[in-house]
Amino acid sequence: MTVDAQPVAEKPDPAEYGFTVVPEEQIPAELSALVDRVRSLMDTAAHTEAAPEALSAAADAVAKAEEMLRGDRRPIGTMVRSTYSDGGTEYGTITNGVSGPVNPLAPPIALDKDGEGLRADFTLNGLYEGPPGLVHGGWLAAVLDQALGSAASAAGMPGLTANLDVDYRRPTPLNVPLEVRARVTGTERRKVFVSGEIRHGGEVTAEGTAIMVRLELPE
Ligand SMILES: CCCCC/C=C\C/C=C\C/C=C\C/C=C\CCCC(=O)SCCNC(=O)CCNC(=O)[C@H](O)C(C)(C)COP(=O)(O)OP(=O)(O)OC[C@H]1O[C@@H](n2cnc3c(N)ncnc32)[C@H](O)[C@@H]1OP(=O)(O)O
Repeated sequence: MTVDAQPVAEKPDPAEYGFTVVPEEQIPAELSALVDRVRSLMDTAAHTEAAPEALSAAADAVAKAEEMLRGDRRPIGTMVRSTYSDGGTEYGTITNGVSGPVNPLAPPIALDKDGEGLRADFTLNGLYEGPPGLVHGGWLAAVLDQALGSAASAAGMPGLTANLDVDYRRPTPLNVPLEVRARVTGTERRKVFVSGEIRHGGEVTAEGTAIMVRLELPE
């Protein structure tokens, strides 16, 4: 007998499988401020045309800052527990490349429940550039992958992406408000079918579908 993927009332707590889980509200405000500062630094470094002496001095200052932080390193695989506005719990890696709250590389994108699924407002700056003035298609795929995977998880069916299809409908500009939406469209055994879109000014610039395969957890 096969059984279609069904939402679970209670998501598996990664702590029960040996993962370290940090409640999002326990991330120190000082760490969040540092991560924001580094994000800004990356954008500045990527675009600066400062003189060589200023560049060298800045590199030294950054090296000193890095030295101050190097000692205590959080292990890879650490997870964060967050709460949707409807009170639902979500887990993800704390350094997730799209939505990890302590990852300076992540835009970041904070998805929340909205009607049929999840949505978020976000902006991608010049760090995510592909064609001139436009967002790199790989980053749009990453944003969709995250939103689609999170939609499955938010519906009580966390899993891994087995397949992701993306259609790029219009160029997506940098530095403008964007919106991503995602929802579950069906299930078949362990497969969870999801779809989603990225919009700018109400127009779809990229859309995608994915198959998430539900995690098989040890009893
Ligand atoms: C341990 C406790 C942790 C608890 C954590 C709790 C929550 C956290 C979990 C999720 C996090 C929440 C939010 C979402 C976050 C992130 C979103 C980004 C997601 C990613 O960034 S994720 C990274 C990229 N992702 C991978 O790294 C996957 C590599 N891959 C594999 O690990 C295997 O490949 C796997 C597991 C996918 C399947 O392997 P498997 O052995 O378990 O299952 P199997 O092969 O039997 O497939 C079962 C059914 O899927 C069909 N199927 C398989 N592959 C297909 C394909 N490509 N196209 C079409 N259908 C496909 C089969 O045809 C069969 O279908 P059918 O039932 O009809 O026969």
